[in-house]
Amino acid sequence: MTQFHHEHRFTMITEPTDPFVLARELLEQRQTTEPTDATAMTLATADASGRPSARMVLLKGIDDRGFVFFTNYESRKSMDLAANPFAALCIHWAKAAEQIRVEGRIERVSDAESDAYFETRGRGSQIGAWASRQSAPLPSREALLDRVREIERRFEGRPVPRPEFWGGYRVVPERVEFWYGQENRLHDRVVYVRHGDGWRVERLYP
Ligand SMILES: Cc1cc2nc3c(=O)[nH]c(=O)nc-3n(C[C@H](O)[C@H](O)[C@H](O)COP(=O)(O)O)c2cc1C
Repeated sequence: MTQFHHEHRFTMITEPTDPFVLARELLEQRQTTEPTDATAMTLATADASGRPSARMVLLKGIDDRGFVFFTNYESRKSMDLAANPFAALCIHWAKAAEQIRVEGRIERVSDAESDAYFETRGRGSQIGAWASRQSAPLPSREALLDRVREIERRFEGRPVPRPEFWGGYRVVPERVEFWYGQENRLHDRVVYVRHGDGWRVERLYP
């Protein structure tokens, strides 16, 4: 059943001054209350001609600059981002009836940051990252499994290094919207828009 947790926000005089603080706080709560993976989010990109495409990725961090996910730097999404370095994210927490929308410029995270995250992945996922030419045509399932076996042999008995073609992106937002479901579709929408060095906070009609 949908739960409306955020009645109190109507009466709050001030929201947190920073959308990252609020997003981290909500994510932490939702990781314990949502029955499904609370870090799953939609990533929308557009190609050079402006045509959009969207897919799910996992949110791996919210720092004071933006929202981080990891992927293959030669994938379709990465080709889009090379041609058009803007992206949108959409997170939906169904049980809590909440949505976060993030829009902004994209940048690659540092090699050190990608290395650090890659090291935390299971060996199978590390090998999978090497094996997948993400978004390229795959002639057969067997071809993929052959590559996995070949890569297992290549790194046998030693740690799997991060492939150069795999790493993180950070969406550095211009705009972050928090949507809280409310009775009778009178939802609460709180938007942070970048304003100089800080943020302007406003509400929108639902
Ligand atoms: C719940 C979920 C989480 C996913 N997380 C990631 C992810 O973190 N990184 C990634 O590259 N692909 C992830 N995928 C796969 C992507 O949705 C997509 O198939 C893949 O990245 C290729 O997209 P592209 O061809 O548009 O580049 C995930 C899929 C699902 C359903």
